[in-house]
Amino acid sequence: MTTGYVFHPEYLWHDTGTSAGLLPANPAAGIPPAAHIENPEAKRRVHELIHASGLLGELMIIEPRRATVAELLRVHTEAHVQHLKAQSDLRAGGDAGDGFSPVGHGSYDIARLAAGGLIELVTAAAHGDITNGYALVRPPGHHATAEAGMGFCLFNSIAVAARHAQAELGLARIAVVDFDAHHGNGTQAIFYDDPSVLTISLHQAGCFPPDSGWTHENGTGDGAGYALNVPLPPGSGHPAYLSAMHQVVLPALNRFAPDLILLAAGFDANVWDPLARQMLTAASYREITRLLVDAADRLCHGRLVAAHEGGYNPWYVPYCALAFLEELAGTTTHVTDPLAAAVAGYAAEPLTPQQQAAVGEAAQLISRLG
Ligand SMILES: O=C(CCC1CCCC1)NO
Ligand SMILES: [Zn+2]
Repeated sequence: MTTGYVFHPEYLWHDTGTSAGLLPANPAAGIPPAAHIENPEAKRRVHELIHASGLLGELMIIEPRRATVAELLRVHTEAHVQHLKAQSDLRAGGDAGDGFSPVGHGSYDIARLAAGGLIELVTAAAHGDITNGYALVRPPGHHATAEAGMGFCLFNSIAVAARHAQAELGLARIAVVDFDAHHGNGTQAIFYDDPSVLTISLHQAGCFPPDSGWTHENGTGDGAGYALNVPLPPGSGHPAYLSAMHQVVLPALNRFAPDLILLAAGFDANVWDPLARQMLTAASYREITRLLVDAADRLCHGRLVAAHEGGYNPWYVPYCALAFLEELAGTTTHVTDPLAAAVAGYAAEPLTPQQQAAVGEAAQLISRLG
């Protein structure tokens, strides 16, 4: 079993500028400049820990390349591609569309490298060079729709890789599982009427985008039944997410029988993330990943390919990502979560009626999967 790994220093050069964390700085409005919350630090530290733990030596390095415009256009409109290039060509950069999504000078080519890196990882899996893989990429992608970037996302790398897998690699049925704390609205919208791609998102209810990710969003037309959402209340931790895995994600994957599982691996549902209020720990990510690896082994020759999405706490995300990657690679390192004791009591909350309702509503929709 071989796990592929994609990383490139350019991912750390995507410049999100100074913007008081989320919003563009505007001193006159009392918004002072500060490092944007989607900055290189957390992901740099993930890479460093993968290296310092010795895990890097057990992975197969897959070199990224820039996605071609033709590959991007399988998902995105020409207007969006051109908009991002124009913003990226500006000396001071610009925004991808929603005012939250900085485009640094040169970010167009870096976003192409993120999408192309995932394409190369999926290709390696399809060719059997690797069993599964993880692309530690920036910028993130799961909020980007065909027409626009949003939520820090420029191109939807997972959607571009899914379409590549279908067009070039003979992988017809693609499942996308998204455990980022925020709704994978872009990925869902791109495939909303398409039964060849099942999208499943577990996220904090009403967090971002505030108006999407509800259970009733279940696909349309030929795609009816092929979008599943589990909007979990704030404070949801290990019990709720594992219930969603066992009651929704695994049964849906079994029924859909994908040729490839793509994972939008955001780590911002961690107990100490600034942009959400969920309570997963490194141990939670390990257990969730174990279940996904087993499902991929059972259903699609182990083909599970992940793209890093959100995750903003620079001192905890690395341990969550390392636990995930150890499980993906089927190994352990000498590094254990140094904060495990500090959160040991956090996951004690048993399942609440609200959490059970969210899981139950989604579970009822699985029968609509063809
Ligand atoms: O991590 C993210 C980004 C969420 C933020 C985008 C604007 C406010 C919340 N999405 O997965
Ligand atoms: Zn997120």
